[in-house]
Amino acid sequence: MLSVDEVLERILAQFEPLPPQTIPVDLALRRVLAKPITAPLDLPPFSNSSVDGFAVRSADVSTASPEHPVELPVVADIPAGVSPHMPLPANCAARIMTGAPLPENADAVVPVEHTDLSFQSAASQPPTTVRVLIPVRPGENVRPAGQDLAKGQPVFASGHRLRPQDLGLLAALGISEIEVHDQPRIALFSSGDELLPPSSPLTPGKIYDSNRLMLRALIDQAGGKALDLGIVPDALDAIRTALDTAVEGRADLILSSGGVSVGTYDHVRGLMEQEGIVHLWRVNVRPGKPLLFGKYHGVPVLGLPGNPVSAFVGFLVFIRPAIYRLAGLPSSPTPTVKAILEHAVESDGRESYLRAIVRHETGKRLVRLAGHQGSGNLYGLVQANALLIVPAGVKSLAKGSEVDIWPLENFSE
Ligand SMILES: Nc1nc2c(c(=O)[nH]1)N[C@H]1C(S)=C(S)[C@@H](COP(=O)(O)OP(=O)(O)OC[C@H]3O[C@@H](n4cnc5c(N)ncnc54)[C@H](O)[C@@H]3O)O[C@H]1N2
Ligand code: MOO
Repeated sequence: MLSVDEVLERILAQFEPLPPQTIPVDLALRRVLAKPITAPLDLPPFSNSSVDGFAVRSADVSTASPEHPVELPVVADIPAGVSPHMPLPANCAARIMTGAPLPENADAVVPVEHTDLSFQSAASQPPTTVRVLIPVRPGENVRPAGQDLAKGQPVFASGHRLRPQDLGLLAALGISEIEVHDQPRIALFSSGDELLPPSSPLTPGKIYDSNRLMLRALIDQAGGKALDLGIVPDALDAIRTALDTAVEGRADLILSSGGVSVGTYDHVRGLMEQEGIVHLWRVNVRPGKPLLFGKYHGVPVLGLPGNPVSAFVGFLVFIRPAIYRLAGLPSSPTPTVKAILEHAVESDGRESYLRAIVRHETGKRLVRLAGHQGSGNLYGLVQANALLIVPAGVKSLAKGSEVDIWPLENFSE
């Protein structure tokens, strides 16, 4: 049977990064840059105060102390958002607020707490004089222009996926539109006559469709856009209609769950064999063995097994890397972390991704299995904070062995 690495390589060979498009930064969360970005301006754009206080020439207040304060006339008031209209004369002070531009010739700011005016009300008129109680060093409480970023400095490489803090920085740089790769469109359906949406009453023999909601969320997290085609019954016509709808909807990838094993009603595989192309079927992985990969009318189709944990693991191992490739992210293996096994673990020789709980004790990262490992049982997955990887060919791991784990979303160091 094909190995995980072989299958992943064969899947990825069929995907290319999507072409670039220009979009407003407001819509750019999780999108991947198609071009590098350099700073079009200094950040901060001008020297400004990091405190509320009095801008001074530091030399003028070098002798200040609580016993012998230095008294200076206050010749200007500089709130944030204005441009100071004159240079600071010698032996004078300007009242200044956090973020306001430093007047020319001032080189430091005395915080209001270090003056005799520390208990002023916020809205008060500027005082005529201020007594400085503590000296300031040159540059103290000043954020010079370009301290954070200098104009022309590289900020993001192409292939970078934008996070909330990145959007903040782009906005700070006055960048309102950027070039990103097109967002991967992933058509998604659940296959099976037994499936009901969670909004309907449960009737005998039926179960709720858990995979679609879970996979939609995983697609979203991976940076794709899901085209949800709903629950598709176990009938060739219905599956054909779903695949046709996905092709018409310009899906970059069609993702299904269920109907890919050896059952009489496993029609997703049946239809792909008759009317599509099957590149590969079945992987030496647990859970998730009956994965199917093929093409329907030129569109890649990835059929995940129906068991919910198989679908989840299959998504992380095979589908997420394909979405990342489409989205324009550079390929890199999912990062693993080492941990010490708290008890012996048996395996069946397939490359296994077992639900596990990692905890820390006396400086060691320890891992044990979470709940029941049946691939239909989602609760163990909900309790898990990591997947424990048992390599292919390994039938048992002894207590105390060092193992690789994949942290899940709720993993914390
Ligand atoms: N004789 C064999 N039987 C099975 C084999 C095998 O090699 N020989 N493989 C098993 C493995 S491993 C898996 S995994 C499953 C995968 O089967 P399918 O992909 O064909 O999936 P279904 O048969 O449609 O469903 C399996 C299971 O999952 C439930 N299911 C399906 N869809 C959903 C959904 N959207 N939400 C929640 N649960 C779902 C379904 O009711 C079944 O219980 O095949 C084994 N059998
Ligand atoms: O591969 Mo199945 O996913 O072992 O349950």
